[in-house]
Amino acid sequence: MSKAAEIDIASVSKVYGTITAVHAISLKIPAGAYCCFLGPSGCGKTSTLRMIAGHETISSGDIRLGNIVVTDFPPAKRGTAMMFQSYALFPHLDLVDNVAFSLKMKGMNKDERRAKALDMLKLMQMEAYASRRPAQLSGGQQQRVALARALITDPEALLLDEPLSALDPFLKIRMRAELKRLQKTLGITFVHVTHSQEEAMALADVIVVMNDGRIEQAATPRQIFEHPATAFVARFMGDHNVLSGRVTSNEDDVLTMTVAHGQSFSVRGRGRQVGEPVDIGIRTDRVRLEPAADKSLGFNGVVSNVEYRGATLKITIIGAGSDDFTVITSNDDASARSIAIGDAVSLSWAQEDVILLGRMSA
Ligand SMILES: Nc1ncnc2c1ncn2[C@@H]1O[C@H](COP(=O)(O)OP(=O)(O)OP(=O)(O)O)[C@@H](O)[C@H]1O
Repeated sequence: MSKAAEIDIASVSKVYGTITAVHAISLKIPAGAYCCFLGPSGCGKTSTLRMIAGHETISSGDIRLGNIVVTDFPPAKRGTAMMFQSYALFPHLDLVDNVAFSLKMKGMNKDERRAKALDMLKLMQMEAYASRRPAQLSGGQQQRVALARALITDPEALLLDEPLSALDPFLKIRMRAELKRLQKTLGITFVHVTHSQEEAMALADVIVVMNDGRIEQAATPRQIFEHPATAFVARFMGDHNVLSGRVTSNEDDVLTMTVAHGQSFSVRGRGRQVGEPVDIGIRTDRVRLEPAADKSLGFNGVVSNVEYRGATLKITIIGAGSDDFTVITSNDDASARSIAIGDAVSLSWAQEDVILLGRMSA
């Protein structure tokens, strides 16, 4: 296998007619990293992946793979390989010929390319199926063949567009583990597009959260979850409450914000102007069901829903201008277990658990 390459995306945009799908994004994906592009439908993640692959032209900006600017290179000359969502296997060819196809295009002789294809099928633990056609395989097996076919070109980076979306939930989790193991074994850069937070958290060294053609945050899963940069990231990753209001004071590193119906909350942070809009995040598992000693670190609300989730309870509360403020608490907590819809509850949290969220500039 060849060495992994850093992918450097420098101020890259994608314009389709009147639609700007990707707005001058810049990002360096370290060599050998497992990178997941994550975001809602239409945020520009597939366009970005296809521009890295060379399947889509770059409207402006440059993409570099290792030291080489590949912006104007055709896909086969970039040192990348792409695995498509549909796997795109040839139905009339057996697995060996499917995997060997790109080597045939390169003019490699039959014995040599079939030997290489068989080696690749072995790596995927698919050699026992070598003479079958794709239709005679399960979804997970087809995916392994598609991976073998992408990897036979010895790429520096493997690009995967929603690779797990066609699989059932059990197989999805198994293949997820296999992808991660394969990436560690090969040591090459993987770039994987997904709309699943769970998938990105499980796989990625670096998660790139996209929204509306822009990068909201690019960081490790832990950083993204524990320190979401923006209200969008906090909401999209889930397990965070976001309260929105306006700054009423910002002194000595503590900012006070007031939500629409008048309640005030404090958060550590500086550099915001009085009157400007602001969002704070509070993790759902850090909210306590007890009155706040400091009124700016909690509120009183009314329970609108209680969900039993096995080890935990999910309690939804109306208050502080929110109608779905969420508390996740242990189901071992007897007082939490007695909470019912319609109950008045007092909530509180520690100052260190409040996150001052940023806003993207358009
Ligand atoms: N060939 C095209 N022509 C015109 N507009 C396009 C084209 N491809 C994508 N778009 C638009 O560009 C935007 C970004 O699309 P893209 O496929 O990159 O998003 P995505 O985040 O991958 O979404 P999904 O998860 O639904 O695949 C969308 O508004 C989409 O409608």
